[in-house]
Amino acid sequence: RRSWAEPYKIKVVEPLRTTTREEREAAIADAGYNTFLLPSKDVYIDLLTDSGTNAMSDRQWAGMMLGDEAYAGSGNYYRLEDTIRRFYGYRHVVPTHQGRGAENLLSQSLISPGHHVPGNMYFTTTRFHQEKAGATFHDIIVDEAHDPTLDAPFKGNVDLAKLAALIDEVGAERIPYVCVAATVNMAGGQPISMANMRAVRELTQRHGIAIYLDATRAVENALFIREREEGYGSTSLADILLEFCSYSDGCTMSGKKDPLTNIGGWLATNDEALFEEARNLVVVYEGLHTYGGMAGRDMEAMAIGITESVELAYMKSRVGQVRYLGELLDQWGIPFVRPVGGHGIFLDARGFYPHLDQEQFPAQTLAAQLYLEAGVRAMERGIVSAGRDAATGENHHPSLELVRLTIPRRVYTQAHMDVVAESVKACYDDREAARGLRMTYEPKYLRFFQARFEPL
Ligand SMILES: CC1=C(O)/C(=C\N=C(/Cc2ccccc2)C(=O)O)C(COP(=O)(O)O)=CN1
Repeated sequence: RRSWAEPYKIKVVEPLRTTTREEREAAIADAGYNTFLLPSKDVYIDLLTDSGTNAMSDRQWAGMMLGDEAYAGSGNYYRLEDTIRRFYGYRHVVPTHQGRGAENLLSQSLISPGHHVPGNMYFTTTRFHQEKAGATFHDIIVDEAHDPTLDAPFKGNVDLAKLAALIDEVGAERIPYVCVAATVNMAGGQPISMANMRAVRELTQRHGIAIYLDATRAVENALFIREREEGYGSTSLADILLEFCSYSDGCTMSGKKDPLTNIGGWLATNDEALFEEARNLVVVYEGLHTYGGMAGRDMEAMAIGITESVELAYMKSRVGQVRYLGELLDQWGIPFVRPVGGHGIFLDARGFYPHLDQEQFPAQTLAAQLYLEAGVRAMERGIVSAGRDAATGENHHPSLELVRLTIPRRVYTQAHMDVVAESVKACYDDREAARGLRMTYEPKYLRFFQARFEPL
């Protein structure tokens, strides 16, 4: 009996449309070889992202009917606030429309020009807001995270020596907070251990430096702690999450991942001064402090989704499905980031296309090839996503040139995973034929969303 069979059955389905190769050739050309620019009607299996693409439960849909759309003081807000307090442990909550809304409030409230913000690998929107507020981002993740072939249990860990060196170099007073991500998206959905989080807390507290968690996939992270960390083998995900968050001063959160909603987010904190500042700023950018850019119905659905996200049988099925896809690809020796992460398989585009320079955009090329092959949409997570150095304007050259097959929660079946695996295999068999791309349009901000390319 497969140990991770889903603890739910399907009640509502949304028809999928398949396309012909000719249709896909026209669609990807119209999209400038950028999967972000494809209309979803031309996509068969959509693995672009796990953000906002998750299936809600019947309880969450029922919650949508309980939307209290009062402008101020919505009952859904108070239920959401209470649920966040209960499961994440923070005292104060500022609702936002999604994660980057919280990142904007946190960065604007705590960062001043000349500051330095260390973090375990960058995330695109997180680093953008830190730099926009005048900070310099420093990657303090363990070196192992930059090696896609290394199978280590907690590749999301912070390298304490790198953090200590930065504190010595710039001084604690110029580090407003350390940004710790759980899991680490750009490293391949890799977890950080409880012991490492505790150690980061001890080091930073010695210098009076705060920690703000990017808790976007912290419940998935909790499953890895339960499975891989001594002493947590029979601890509930809810208890692991609560302890993990207790080693931070607050968190930014995208409700579009772990909490199983299509929109939503929050900034949470135990710091009274930050709470006052962010609660005042939220009305400028997101909406009143009791809705923050969400409808009442969305806040209700997110509160319910939080309670569903910590169920062990659900989380085992969610991560189990990702591992299933990894096992299929493994049988053909296809290169992807080891070990399999929490929310997707990250194909190693350098391993796929060793004959392409990074400036020929191997990951962008592979994402386009996979779409052409079978209408499967993936996301470039390589040099295009890494963008340009804020100071020099030069392209960042990330060690990881990846294509992310991101598995939405409770959406696709095992048969869809089989189709995805076979499509990746077909691309792998044709890998020598790949020619690379040239960028023909480069946006100013977060270029990967809207950049356009042409085949070389
Ligand atoms: C760890 C982490 C995230 O993964 C995250 C969003 N992820 C996304 C959505 C996305 C964002 C930017 C470029 C491409 C795709 C993902 O596809 O992976 C955000 C921002 O949250 P937001 O999208 O709700 O604003 C904060 N932290």
